[in-house]
Amino acid sequence: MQTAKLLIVDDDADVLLAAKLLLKRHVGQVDIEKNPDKLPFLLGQTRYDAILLDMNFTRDVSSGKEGFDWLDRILDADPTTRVVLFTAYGDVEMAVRAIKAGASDFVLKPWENDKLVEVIKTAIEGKQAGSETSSSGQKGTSPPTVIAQSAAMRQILDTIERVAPTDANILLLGENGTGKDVLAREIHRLSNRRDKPFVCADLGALPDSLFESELFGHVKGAFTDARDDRAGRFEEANSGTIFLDEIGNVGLAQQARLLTVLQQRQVTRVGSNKPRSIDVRLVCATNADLNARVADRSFRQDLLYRVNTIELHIPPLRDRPDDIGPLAEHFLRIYRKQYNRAVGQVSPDLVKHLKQYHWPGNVRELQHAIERAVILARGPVLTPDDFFFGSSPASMQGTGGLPGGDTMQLEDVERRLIQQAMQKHGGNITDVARQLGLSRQALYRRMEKYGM
Ligand SMILES: Nc1ncnc2c1ncn2[C@@H]1O[C@H](COP(=O)(O)OP(=O)(O)OP(=O)(O)O)[C@@H](O)[C@H]1O
Repeated sequence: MQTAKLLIVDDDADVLLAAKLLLKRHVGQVDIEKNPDKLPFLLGQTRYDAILLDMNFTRDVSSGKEGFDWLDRILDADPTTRVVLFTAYGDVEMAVRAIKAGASDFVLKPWENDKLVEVIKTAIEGKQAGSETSSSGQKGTSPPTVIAQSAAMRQILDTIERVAPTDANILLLGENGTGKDVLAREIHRLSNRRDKPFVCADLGALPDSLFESELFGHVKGAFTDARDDRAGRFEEANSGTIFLDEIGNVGLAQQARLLTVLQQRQVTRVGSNKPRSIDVRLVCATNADLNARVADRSFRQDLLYRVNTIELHIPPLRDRPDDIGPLAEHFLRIYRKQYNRAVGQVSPDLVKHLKQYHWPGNVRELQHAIERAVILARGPVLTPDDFFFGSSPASMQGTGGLPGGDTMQLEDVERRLIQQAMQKHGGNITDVARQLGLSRQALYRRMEKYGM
């Protein structure tokens, strides 16, 4: 530690002085700076092992935006620098976001001396050992693993193993976040087309006006923005697998176009009259009840019969509690590596708690909850406290109205509204997004932000 260099940036002179007095007993060189605008100059002068950075400079007290900008600039200059954040109590959400964005750790103000020393030492040792910096939001690089401990999921995987090598069309049904996308990829991986493309089209996010050109392609000049010829998703997937996600969201006119393509196994690019043959394996998914849609005539029966040669119902996570422990362990392995955290296990007590919660966002919600808990964990074993900040899983199930009080922040309100809408719509992302006036992507971003 005597060769190590640390920079502390905070616009409060008292904080700078106190932190320096404490840390210079442990670290060879401790520089302090009150003005973050000097950071580029300082980084050009010295290669710091670690930087202790305040997130809330006075210019931008509440959002931490300035802190995020500086974090980016430090990591751009040297991605191996360890950045530890100073955050105020109540800013834990921001700290989680910052760690996802590449910071190594955070310390709450006012700090405990031992804790601050320990975090800075760990950061410097990590830098000197040359280990990877915490990821900047990249997901694990290993191929996706399907966790299936429950009898229901084992049976689904068993069916998939048997039907994957055939070319049968498969329809995956289940609530949002139950793993339909993962299973579609698994079907492709186990099929004879595994070395060919796997192409996903999210039909739920596709405006009607783009439907045809996105799926079937277009030729130059077909419409104002068509500056070049472009292949659509079906052509891209040729000889491989096409995964049509949220097929229940497609309007009747588009259903007719889709049906023609599937029957004829040909696509015609928008603006052209030359059909092209395609050879694709079709996997579709939806959280909608397609039989009910057929009954109320909003979904074509002939299209349903075309896509559901094999129909697989993925149960919601609350109906397969045996998967919860293994999934939690699986995500823990991924995130402790990604965030370089020494968290070893999920405690049996935590698994018990997790099983009591009803997981409206299913596996996706569990995944985000574990990610957040890993970031925030203060010990080697994840416990219910890391998880829910002391609120019991049962309280998370409450459907009550918004709590009053003037201490509530805008983000709390937003999170609560999403939770309520999720409960109302049984976790159906499309309906929740519609109720809240958001796109599905915007909703996912917010759910990610709130660890839902
Ligand atoms: N059985 C599983 N094993 C491992 N990871 C899983 C499993 N099921 C889901 N996941 C993970 O949970 C997250 C959500 O899964 P996925 O995107 O497949 O759900 P989905 O049903 O397609 O959701 P949506 O309906 O919202 O598109 C993904 O990150 C996925 O990797």
